[in-house]
Amino acid sequence: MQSVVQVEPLTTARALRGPFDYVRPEGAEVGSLLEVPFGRQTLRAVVTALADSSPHELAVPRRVLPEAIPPELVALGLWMAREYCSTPARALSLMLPPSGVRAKAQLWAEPTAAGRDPGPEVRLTDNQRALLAALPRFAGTDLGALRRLEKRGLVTVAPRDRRRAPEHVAVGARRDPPVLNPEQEAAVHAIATAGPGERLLLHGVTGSGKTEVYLRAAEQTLRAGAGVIVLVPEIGLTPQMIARFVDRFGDTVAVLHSGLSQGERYDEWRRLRDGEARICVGPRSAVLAPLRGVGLVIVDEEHDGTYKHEGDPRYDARLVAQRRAELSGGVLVVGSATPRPESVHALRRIRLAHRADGARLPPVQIVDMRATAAGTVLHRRTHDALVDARKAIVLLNRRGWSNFLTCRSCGHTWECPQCDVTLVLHRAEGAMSCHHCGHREPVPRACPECASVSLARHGTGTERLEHELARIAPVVRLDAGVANPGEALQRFERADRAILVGTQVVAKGHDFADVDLGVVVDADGTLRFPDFRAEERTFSLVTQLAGRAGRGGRAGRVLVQTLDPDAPSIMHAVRHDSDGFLEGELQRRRALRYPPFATLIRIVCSSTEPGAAHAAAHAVRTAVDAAGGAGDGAMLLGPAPLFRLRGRERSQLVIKGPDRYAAIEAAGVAAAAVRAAKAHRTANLSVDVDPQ
Ligand SMILES: Nc1ncnc2c1ncn2[C@@H]1O[C@H](COP(=O)(O)OP(=O)(O)OP(=O)(O)O)[C@@H](O)[C@H]1O
Ligand SMILES: [Zn+2]
Repeated sequence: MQSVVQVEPLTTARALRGPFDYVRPEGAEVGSLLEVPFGRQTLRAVVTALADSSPHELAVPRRVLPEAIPPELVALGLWMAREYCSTPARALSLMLPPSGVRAKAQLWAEPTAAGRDPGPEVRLTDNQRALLAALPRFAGTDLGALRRLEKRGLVTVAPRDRRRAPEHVAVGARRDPPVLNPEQEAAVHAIATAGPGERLLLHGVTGSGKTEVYLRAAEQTLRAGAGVIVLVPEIGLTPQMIARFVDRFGDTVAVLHSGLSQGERYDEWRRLRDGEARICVGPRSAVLAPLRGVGLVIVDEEHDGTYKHEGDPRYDARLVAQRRAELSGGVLVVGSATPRPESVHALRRIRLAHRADGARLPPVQIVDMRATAAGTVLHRRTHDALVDARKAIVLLNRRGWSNFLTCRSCGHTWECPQCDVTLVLHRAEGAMSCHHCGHREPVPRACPECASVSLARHGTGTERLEHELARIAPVVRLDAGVANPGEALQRFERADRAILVGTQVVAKGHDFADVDLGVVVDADGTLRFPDFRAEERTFSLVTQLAGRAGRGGRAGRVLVQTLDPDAPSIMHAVRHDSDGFLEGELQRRRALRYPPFATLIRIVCSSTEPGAAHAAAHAVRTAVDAAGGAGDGAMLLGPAPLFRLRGRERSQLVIKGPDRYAAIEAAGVAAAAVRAAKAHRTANLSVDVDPQ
């Protein structure tokens, strides 16, 4: 009899790490959530293992709480803690429903045998008869009347959990899904016959019908008695994907997203944990859904940056998805028209080379901006094409009116007081705003240095572009500044003639039937970021935007405005040549030892105290060196200063290591040593394995 539980107390304190032994209470298993005495406090704690005995004197847990998680999530949490240099408590906390919320009990009224269909001899008013006929249901405002019937033995009234999450109702498409084309058929077959823990990449051109493949694969998995997790980039921007799953599977689907109230979230979590719902659709955190026996994990639009979590642990939901599938013997399927070089390198690839409706991919043309006057936003050709178009999507990856303001007399620029970046002008709001910390101030009338009122605006963002486009056709803008993206998308979908303008969100997986023009403004803008993913991002952005045009039977075309028409990422995107792009990109990465040929770990130190961030980063470097490095062939880059953010100086050290586990181990040990050192107590350290 295993009479001891080992637990991880759920605390954010890094130093406080389990496992700690307690007496095993009745009903406690691996995954149980307990309340345990801990010093003078009471903490919640997750059982991570059972044991026969313990060398310690054991305390008795106070309670077993109802929010147990499946054992496979315990294993996943412990793995995440190691993989991302975090703590078991922080990782396990992510798997629990919101704390402080309980199932919501309400009074449920049911007829007794006597109350079911009472004969005419039973004296009842018409109202009472109507009330009885409507049972069973929650009591609500009729409680008084029901209680009177209860006294007469016709009704029972008792508390019952009431679901707050909305019911998912299947409509329409469930009855007649499309007949799969041979490519889709082959993809579904490949998934169905994949072995436990196998990892597949569904590389299908835009509009090739990947969603239908996911739906069929999910159906097979459910039939085999296993559960399904479907990850999507951002719920607000991918309503179609959710709609298609709900439409096909109804209330078997639970949707987890940030728009739910705490109570709704709790209820969806419970439905998954208790096996009432067998498919979970949601953003990255849905990879931690409490389903048992997951047979299939799908990651749609796997190239999307939102799969990386920015809290602690800084997990990558794509890697966690892979681990999750492995732990339960399920299959991982990631899909994209523009997969990451990492996935192409590591996963078995299935291709969908054609659009599902048989249409061709739209022709893409370069519009060379080198000869146009500086400050021109739209080339004449682009302008004319927009005039001719019925529905167009225009992508510009910069928000606001203009990027920055300068004084024409003295050259003063407006910067954020908290961060070393310029403030962006948002004209409609009459504000200058920092896109890093959210600082806002009114638009200046005059220069604070020289009092000149001659101010120059530089650069163009989506707000100014919207203004220009409004002369051509009705405009819908979509970017992070728009309050309700779902509503904006609907407005565009319903319009007869319109231009959708916005940042990268306009390129995300939308399936509009009648877009006949796509435009990328400043396509090389993303290439100017000093980041090894700049090429990948640029290729993906142009290809994804191009993919929104010419769907649903209407011919479409795409124009790409750029100052750098010879950049390989742009040239390959123009030719729809993802193989060529991926091949070149993997060669480049191999030569420069970037992922997937090495693991990157970014350690960022920050402090409000001058010099402290750099000193801490330097100390991390010294600690790694002193411990013999970060594995064979590893390189340390930095410390290098980063721009000041939210009033904190920052300095970063990058570890580039071919031996992943040696690099992670070295980073974890060095960061722990520096965190513990008194000399660096004002510095904050964040360790980011596989930075986005
Ligand atoms: N076998 C089929 N026959 C006809 N139409 C289909 C078939 N499969 C899918 N479709 C339709 O093709 C369209 C594109 O499918 P879907 O949105 O799944 O593309 P996708 O591969 O996800 O593209 P993207 O990468 O651009 O998001 C949808 O409207 C879908 O209903
Ligand atoms: Zn700022």
